[in-house]
Amino acid sequence: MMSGCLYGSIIRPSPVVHELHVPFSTAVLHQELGVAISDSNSSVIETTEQGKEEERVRDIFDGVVQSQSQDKTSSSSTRAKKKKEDDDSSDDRFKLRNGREIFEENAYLVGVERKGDIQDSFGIQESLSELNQLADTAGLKVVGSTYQKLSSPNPRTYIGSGKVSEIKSAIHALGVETVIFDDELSAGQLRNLEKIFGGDVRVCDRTALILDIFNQRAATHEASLQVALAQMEYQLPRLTKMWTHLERQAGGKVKGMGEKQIEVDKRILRNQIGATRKELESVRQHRKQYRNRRFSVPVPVVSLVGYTNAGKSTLLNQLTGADVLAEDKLFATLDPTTRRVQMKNGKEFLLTDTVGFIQKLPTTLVAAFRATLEEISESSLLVHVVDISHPLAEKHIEAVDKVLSELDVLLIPRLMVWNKVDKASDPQKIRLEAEKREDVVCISALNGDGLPEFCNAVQEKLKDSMVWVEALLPFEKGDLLSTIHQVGMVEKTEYTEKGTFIKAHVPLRFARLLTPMRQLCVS
Ligand SMILES: Nc1nc2c(ncn2[C@@H]2O[C@H](COP(=O)(O)OP(=O)(O)OP(=O)(O)O)[C@@H](O)[C@H]2O)c(=O)[nH]1
Ligand SMILES: [Mg+2]
Repeated sequence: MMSGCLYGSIIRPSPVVHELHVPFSTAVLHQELGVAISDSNSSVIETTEQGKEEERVRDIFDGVVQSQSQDKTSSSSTRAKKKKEDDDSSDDRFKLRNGREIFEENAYLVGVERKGDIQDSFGIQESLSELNQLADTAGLKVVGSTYQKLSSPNPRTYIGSGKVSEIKSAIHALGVETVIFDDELSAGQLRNLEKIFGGDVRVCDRTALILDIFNQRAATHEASLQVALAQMEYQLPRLTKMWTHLERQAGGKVKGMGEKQIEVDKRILRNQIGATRKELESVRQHRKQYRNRRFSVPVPVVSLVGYTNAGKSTLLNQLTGADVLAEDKLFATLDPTTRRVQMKNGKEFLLTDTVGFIQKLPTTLVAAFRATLEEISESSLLVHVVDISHPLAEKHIEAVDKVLSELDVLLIPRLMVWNKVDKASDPQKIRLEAEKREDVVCISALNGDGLPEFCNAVQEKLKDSMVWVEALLPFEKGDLLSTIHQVGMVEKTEYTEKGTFIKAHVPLRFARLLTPMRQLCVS
């Protein structure tokens, strides 16, 4: 049972240990630092010298463990007491999230509007409402929120001191357990705010929250490794808290020691990052082989991209009868799924559904998921799915374009799909607007409206990415002829004495297969 899912992302970086529930020990502390995931991973430190060093680190850790465990014991007993009180009043603070039971903590949201922010970026209310959705997805209960307009953030506490006091009062009044900031905070800011808010209150930021959701959602080994990597990288510059704590415990006697230890921790964490990268690489190689096998079939690949919750998985499920989880929560999908779409006219294409995007997407996550997202760069067509019923649809489009440009895929042909037309306040107006634009199709993935038109539009756009071939296929190559009909756009067939003469648009990979027959045709 997990209590306080956010704890996982701020202190325990590895999804591998996320669910472990063992007594607080050195091992756990190591895990909390992201230092060693399991015994098998302790091989990160190999030489005797390094081994000794690890022992030394362990001793120091043990010291901290004792002092921390006292803290933990008192804090967990407070929590337990609190939980009991809550249990007495209501049992419903344990929520099921993705098959895991999560204690629903009371969260308070804080946003900052920077004076001089570009007009067309998300407004503060909009961004906070999205943060609310993220908190809900992570299993938290939002009990309040506030924001402040600032020309520049306070380097110590991000927000001004008046705002800090206001939040402190709200924490007491509303029983807040976690304060979430809408922007990324520095290690110092996180530490200072936690100190000021005191007690059990945890402080985290949007990035930690998103990482935590990814952590909860990761279903495959590759996704788990990617999230672990992103969490460790997020953690690296923030590895300060526990050593200052140690200095405090020792009454300042070990002054300066914290800094040295932070360096040791950072090195061990860097080793762990290196080991995870290696493991990820081997998992990827395996997937790549599988993908190459798939590419030996010349069916064009179409990738669904879009803002999280736009309806990408629902569309894949509708078109292919797949069973990808689609729900009204953010980041339902992390791993790519590819299915074959068979159209009524016998044509086919492969459709890939993948992770959704969001504004302020943590850069560590984009980097960690780059390999998964590479699937996108190998597709013949990108279908940008937009939830057109969403009041911020325009801004979602901009955020998606921004990530696509980071992924360097702007040159791949694109088709825009306005989804959830059924949910829009004026569907007719939306349809008229779409007609005026090029490359926009209106659909409702949920009830299937517009899907035949969508498939036709995909076919038309795929034609743009295909090459024109004229070839003479000998009669014994009848299988090639039927594949051309399946994956290409045939303009003309003519039966001659030597074989079938064909003029068609075909995917590039397939055109290469036809090369000898094209020469035959020329001769
Ligand atoms: N009304 C309506 N709801 C839809 C439509 N398409 C999807 N939804 C709902 O929107 C929610 C999100 O759908 P998903 O398919 O999970 O969205 P996604 O883009 O895959 O989301 P992520 O995996 O989080 O990126 C679900 O509750 C769907 O039932 C639609 O056409 N109309
Ligand atoms: Mg999805």
